Amino acid sequence: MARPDRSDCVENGDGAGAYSEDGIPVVDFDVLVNGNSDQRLAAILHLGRACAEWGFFMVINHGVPESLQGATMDACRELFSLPTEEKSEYMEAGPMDPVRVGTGFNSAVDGAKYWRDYLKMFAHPEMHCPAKPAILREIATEYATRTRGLMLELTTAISESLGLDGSRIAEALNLDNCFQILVGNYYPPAGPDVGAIGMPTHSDHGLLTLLFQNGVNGLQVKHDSEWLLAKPIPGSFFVIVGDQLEIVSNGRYKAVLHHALVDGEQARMSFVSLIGPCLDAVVKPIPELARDAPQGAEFRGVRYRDYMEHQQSNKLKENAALDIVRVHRQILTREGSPNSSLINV
Ligand SMILES: O=C(O)CCC(=O)C(=O)O
Ligand SMILES: [Fe+2]
Repeated sequence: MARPDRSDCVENGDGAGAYSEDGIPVVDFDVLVNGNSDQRLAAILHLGRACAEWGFFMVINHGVPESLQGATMDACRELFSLPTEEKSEYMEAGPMDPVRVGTGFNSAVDGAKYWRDYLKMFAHPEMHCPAKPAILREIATEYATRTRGLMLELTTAISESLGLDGSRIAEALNLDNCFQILVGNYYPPAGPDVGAIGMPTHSDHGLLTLLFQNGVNGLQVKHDSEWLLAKPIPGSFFVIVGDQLEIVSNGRYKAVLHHALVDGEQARMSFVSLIGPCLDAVVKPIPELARDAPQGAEFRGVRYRDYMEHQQSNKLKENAALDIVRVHRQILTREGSPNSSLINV
């Protein structure tokens, strides 16, 4: 298990939780699951604040072996180095195809070239994987199982942090049949192309995203209107609040905007494991949360499959997909929104 040195974290004086030296909240998963009731309560409050104020945190002592993280990254690197003809059958794939290999975000609609190669594999309810490299299936399956378990545990704690029963979000979104996708990102060195963007600003379409990288920084998150370079504690995961958590929490937790920069000299890699609701679940604010909010429900209901397809088929633009399902008077005047097929449930 990754056990970071405690000196990597700064303990807040009032015992309210730990932060990295850059001020990013750090959640100790071991305390969340195995702590006594006082420790758990403090960890849940810290987690809730991290989701509300940042939409982003690091998780330490998470139980996913560092060797498995390394093996996953290595298998992914092998895939990217295969000759194009070995990957070509996945390169024609569309956003809802279970295995996709490509360049940019969605090269068909990007209009701009981003410095990124990617591999996307649907991992749950069914594992899909390219045939080569042969080692990939076993490693990706193990990685998907371990990280799914971790994110489902985090979801229980997040549910409690909203004052709900631990199982409330899982029931509302049918997380027994949750959707999961694994994404490997490879960003070649940009050389003199200073300021090149690897992946444009966006929020993630799912519920929670877990991310780690190959030791080359580049992930930036927007916090208090500023872009902050996220520097990980060794062995930790970054956790990113996604659009579905913003919807289900009725906006109490925010889907954080983030993007990836490329390095001038070194290749950067990141590996993402994302869970979302069951693809057929209609996602809407939990009624108890909407009832207690001054303005009522902040979002309309939307089927996750439709939401994801829309977000993945269009140019990545901040959190434009979330704005379509947001109940805001001015949205009705925004070009294109009233007719969107997303506002249908
Ligand atoms: O490479 C990164 O750090 C960001 C990747 C990302 O945001 C994504 O795959 O959704
Ligand atoms: Fe992302």
